[in-house]
Amino acid sequence: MGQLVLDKIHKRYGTSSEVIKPLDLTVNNGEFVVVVGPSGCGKSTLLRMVAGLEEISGGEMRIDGVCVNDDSPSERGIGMVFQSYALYPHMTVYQNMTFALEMAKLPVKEIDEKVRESARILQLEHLLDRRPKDLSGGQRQRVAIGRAIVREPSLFLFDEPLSNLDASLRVQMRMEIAALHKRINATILYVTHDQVEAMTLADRIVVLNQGQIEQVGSPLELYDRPANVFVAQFIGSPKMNLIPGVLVNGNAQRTDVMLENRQMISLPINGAGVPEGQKVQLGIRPEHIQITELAQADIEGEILFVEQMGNETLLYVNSGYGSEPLVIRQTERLEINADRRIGLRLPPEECYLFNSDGRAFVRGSYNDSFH
Ligand SMILES: Nc1ncnc2c1ncn2[C@@H]1O[C@H](COP(=O)(O)OP(=O)(O)OP(=O)(O)O)[C@@H](O)[C@H]1O
Repeated sequence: MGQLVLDKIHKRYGTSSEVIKPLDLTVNNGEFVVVVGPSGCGKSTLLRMVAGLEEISGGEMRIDGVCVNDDSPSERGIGMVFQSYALYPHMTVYQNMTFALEMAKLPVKEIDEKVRESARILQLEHLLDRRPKDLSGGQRQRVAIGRAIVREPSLFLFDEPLSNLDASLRVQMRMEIAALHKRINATILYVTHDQVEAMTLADRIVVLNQGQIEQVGSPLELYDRPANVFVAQFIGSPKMNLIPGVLVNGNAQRTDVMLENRQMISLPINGAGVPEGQKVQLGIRPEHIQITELAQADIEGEILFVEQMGNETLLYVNSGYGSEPLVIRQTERLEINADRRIGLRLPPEECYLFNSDGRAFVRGSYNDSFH
């Protein structure tokens, strides 16, 4: 068990405007749901409301069908793991892990069994006598997770648990959390601002922006079919390029867009019923822009700088259109210098289209209508 339902939950601090606007979300039993969004969008507030650490201003929260709005954090039976591991410094790893169970007055033998089993799962058995100061960051984080799992909660909350770790440890802990989820099959609500973490861990991702859900879907759904510009640019790194244009002709099969250099691009996107002359933004991911001869180019630009990543090359190109340089990712080493002019091709089948208020045109399907 461990289904979490948020039913029109909202939150206002004092007399401020709502930091979480009425929000509906169901996290199914055993599901791993990751909430992502920029700093200040309300991720921690949402998690703290679920944990019972922050009062809910309105709406209802249910765990396994039971309203828990008025339950204290301990009554909710939720396991929590935070960015600051919040371990007790004067206690050993073993004592850190037994503490909550002792408070719950479980029999000593049962406590010992549960702690040793959790320590085995998290490979902490050889560290049980150490104090937190004698552990690495990754080991501390594992103890924090261990302390949550000994209580065998059906629902876990993780608030940016890996953000204090260095890059390689983050990758390792990411794999460990994924393996742990498979193993204990708990329901997990996980908050991060790191979209790579979200893409690799989540069954479903919730993209939060200014206290509102922009889109919920599997990682690849969000990557392939973002509902709007915000999601398109938030999911994927480097982010999707945007090039301004004007819609000149739209029907059920194709949408013709004129870029600011008067180049026409005909996209296999349903643009029926969209008024001609509407301003649009053409979106294209860095890996889909092709370098070509100037004569065959859709647009051209000057290379501002080149980043050699070893297995790929990133080019930053000033095309003169849009507010930011275009980013181009080539999955090979390119011997190319800055200050050169290059031609760029925008393969129509890889392009996205967004209308003036940022909503995406339906992509890759001739039957869906504009939304
Ligand atoms: N106790 C508080 N009183 C008033 N406003 C608050 C309080 N806590 C948070 N806020 C405001 O609520 C909004 C959401 O904050 P929250 O910490 O939930 O964002 P976040 O998405 O977790 O950000 P970050 O990624 O930077 O941690 C912010 O505008 C923040 O300033």
